[in-house]
Amino acid sequence: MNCGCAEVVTPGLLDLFEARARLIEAAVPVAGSERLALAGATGRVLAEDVMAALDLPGVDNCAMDGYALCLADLEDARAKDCGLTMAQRVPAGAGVLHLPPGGCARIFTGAPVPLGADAVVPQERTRLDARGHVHVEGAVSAGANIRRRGEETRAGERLLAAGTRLAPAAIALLASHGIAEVPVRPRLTVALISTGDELIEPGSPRGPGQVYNSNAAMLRALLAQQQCAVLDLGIVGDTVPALREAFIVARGSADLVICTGGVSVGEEDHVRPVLERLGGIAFHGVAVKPGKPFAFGWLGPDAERGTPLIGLPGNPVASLVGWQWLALPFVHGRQGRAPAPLQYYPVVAGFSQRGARGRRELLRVVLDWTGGAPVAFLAGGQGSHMLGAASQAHGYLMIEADTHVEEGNAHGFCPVAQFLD
Ligand SMILES: Nc1nc2c(c(=O)[nH]1)N[C@H]1C(S)=C(S)[C@@H](COP(=O)(O)OP(=O)(O)OC[C@H]3O[C@@H](n4cnc5c(N)ncnc54)[C@H](O)[C@@H]3O)O[C@H]1N2
Ligand code: MOO
Repeated sequence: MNCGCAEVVTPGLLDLFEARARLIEAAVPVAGSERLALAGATGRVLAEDVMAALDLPGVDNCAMDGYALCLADLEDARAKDCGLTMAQRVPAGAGVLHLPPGGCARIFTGAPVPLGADAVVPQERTRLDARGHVHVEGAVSAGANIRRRGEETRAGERLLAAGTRLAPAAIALLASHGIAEVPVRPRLTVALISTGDELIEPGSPRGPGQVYNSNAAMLRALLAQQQCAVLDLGIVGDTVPALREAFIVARGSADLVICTGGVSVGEEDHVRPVLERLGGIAFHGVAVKPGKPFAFGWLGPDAERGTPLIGLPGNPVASLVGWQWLALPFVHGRQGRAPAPLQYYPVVAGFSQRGARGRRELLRVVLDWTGGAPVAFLAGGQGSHMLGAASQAHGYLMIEADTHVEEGNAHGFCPVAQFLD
């Protein structure tokens, strides 16, 4: 399967990983922070380290429903074959009690272990005699089933580092320390511009030659996933004045401008010339298929003082690849997140296909695990306008430039899941 277009080798394309590194390098975190209640902080990025104010657990507490006892008393009771008297009952939420000598405590998971007890025995390993005394089966070691005060975290330790994205487990960790509010980076405002005279928004009937604007729908969803505020400037016609006006509005109101389409080489493609006039270009053209005409530059006097602009290709899958592989690490950098290395591991191809000339190809594939080890198969048509395969794919099989795919050979597989958080 291929996209049906003749292969054109474009000179001067930037290597994909070099382009990614340059975007990461250029991403200056937005200044400032705000305090948010935990309930509204999911997905946001911590602006400062968060330190533990308390030990966790707060007291020695038990990990099983059972009996807390003193090992010396147990040894004594076994020698006399009389069992331990049940001296107290300790539910979760009780205070820290003292265990009376010679007795044991009925205790429940999470309850504070009484002072004087040095082990907890699960109830399944005990037997009560007619007098209600507790007999223990098997060996018991000191400290068994006791979760020690501070064994997870000590007061003063760092819980989470600045730059951490607050996933649900991180939110739970903060809550477990009694923290109700956190300092987070401000939301990034991203201006979105869809260029193309052929574009119409979904919901209205399609005329001849018209194309529904799927890129804006996709990018709005992707930006929302990243907790960005989206300033959608809508569809802009393929003229220099229209694009110029949209760029001027965008540059004054956003931390980043993303436009799609019009970034290739035809005379209807105005992104590059307008960008050159209103700012500058850091690079244009990346050796990747799909995604080649990716552009990165700025609107304003120079890269330092200007508003960064990312020009994604119009072809929908090229746009998605440009976002996932290049724009996303830039957005993370502006949000103050630490750059995450790209994850890929070798997976065998279950198909053969000619390689792309002069650029890496990112094939949209699904993994078949029925043989025990994963084998990659094409997820569907690989044209850079074909969203079906992209919507089904488990990941990308990364084929080096000018390399044919032979069934049974391994290539780097990049799971799409890594682009979702
Ligand atoms: N002579 C050459 N032609 C092309 C080259 C080249 O090197 N030499 N590169 C090709 C590659 S690769 C790509 S990718 C496309 C990208 O071109 P543009 O970024 O300029 O995009 P457009 O020409 O505006 O549109 C391309 C295609 O995508 C559709 N499109 C555009 N915007 C949207 C949108 N918002 N939602 C859905 N679909 C969209 C548009 O209708 C076109 O079909 O250029 C090749 N050409
Ligand atoms: O083929 Mo173009 O590389 O981006 O879709």
